[in-house]
Amino acid sequence: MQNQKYKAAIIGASGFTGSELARILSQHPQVEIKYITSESHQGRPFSDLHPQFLNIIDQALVSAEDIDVSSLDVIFLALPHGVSMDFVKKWKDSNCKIIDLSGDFRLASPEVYEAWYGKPHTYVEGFEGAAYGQPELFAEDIKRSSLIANPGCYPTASILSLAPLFFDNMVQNHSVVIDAKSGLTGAGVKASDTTHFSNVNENFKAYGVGVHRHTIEIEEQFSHLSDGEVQIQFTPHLLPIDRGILVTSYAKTKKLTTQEELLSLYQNFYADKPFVRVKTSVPSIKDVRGSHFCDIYPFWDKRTQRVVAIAAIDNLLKGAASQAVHNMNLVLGIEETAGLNQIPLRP
Ligand SMILES: NC(=O)C1=CN([C@@H]2O[C@H](COP(=O)(O)OP(=O)(O)OC[C@H]3O[C@@H](n4cnc5c(N)ncnc54)[C@H](OP(=O)(O)O)[C@@H]3O)[C@@H](O)[C@H]2O)C=CC1
Ligand SMILES: CC(=O)N[C@@H](CCC(=O)OP(=O)(O)O)C(=O)O
Repeated sequence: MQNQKYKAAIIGASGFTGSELARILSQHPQVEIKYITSESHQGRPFSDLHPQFLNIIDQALVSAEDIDVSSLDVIFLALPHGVSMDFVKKWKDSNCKIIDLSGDFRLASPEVYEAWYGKPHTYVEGFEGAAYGQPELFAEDIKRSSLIANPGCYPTASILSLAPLFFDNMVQNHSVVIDAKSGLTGAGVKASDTTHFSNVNENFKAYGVGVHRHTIEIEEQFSHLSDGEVQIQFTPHLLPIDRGILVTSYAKTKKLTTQEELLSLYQNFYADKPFVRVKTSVPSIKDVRGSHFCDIYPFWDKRTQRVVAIAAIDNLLKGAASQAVHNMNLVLGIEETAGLNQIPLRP
């Protein structure tokens, strides 16, 4: 029903992805934002906390404890991992679709979660029936699920950069290296030593080498796509910019011979995916900033016999908030592209 307005709540709206969700949902033709929550700022107008919303969203932030979930169709959890799981448990029997932006339900099992997140999971039953919310790859699972685990930002760009190769079983195992760079908003709204201006400004560094939790998330999805055990080398880096992710993925392939063959493989794979743009030149972060696009350039290096796939996304949007809205469109049966037509902000 095109005129129906679905009622939504954004939980954790004082943070970065919560405010981006509000920006997108406030312009979505089929959504009414019923509640916006914050525990530390309850009672304050949303636009007081996020001044860009002045005269657009002035409604007061409320505590998540005070919302009436029976009046809602969809709940977005823009909360830290380890916190989301308690809300999923609490609202599991509501009729709402829950879209969780955290990593709490993205992995295959509570045991894998504990191994990579370093703490036990407190709602293990939630894993059953949770869909991994990568709309380009798992739309049918997403449509059937009541709990959607929105992918991480690095995994979104990394998975999309090599999915066509894994889907066709063309990658030589253990050959994949993913070098990823993210803007600072990926670290969330809370200030820390890592995000201190003088530690970031005019600086560039790697972190989480060999141990970042997105390694397993990417490995699981590649294994799922190719029906085999995939191991990757994943290294994230912190860029001195607000938003955006650029990944460069390297893979040895089994049977590729030309650039044309590689390009048509990617073009065919993403032919009916409106938000993945396969390019014939390198993408940059400003080509996608502020939008739901993922731009990918697949390059076949004949000399080294490697594929180099470069992908760019906006971490707060395709890597989080707009991806969550894309998942909402799928699960509520709304036109897939509704509310997601933002043109990238350049310059
Ligand atoms: N930033 C990004 O680029 C991406 C983030 N994600 C994931 O999305 C989720 C939200 O991310 P983001 O918006 O960046 O996070 P932020 O840190 O910016 O915001 C999270 C919000 O959660 C609320 N909150 C509720 N309970 C707690 C708690 N116990 N500890 C800390 N905060 C709490 C806080 O609001 P209040 O206290 O007001 O209630 C806070 O503002 C996270 O799980 C993140 O990993 C995923 C992909 C990309
Ligand atoms: C720059 C930066 O710090 N990025 C975050 C990832 C953000 C994200 O997508 O993380 P989740 O899996 O927690 O949702 C990090 O490396 O921890």
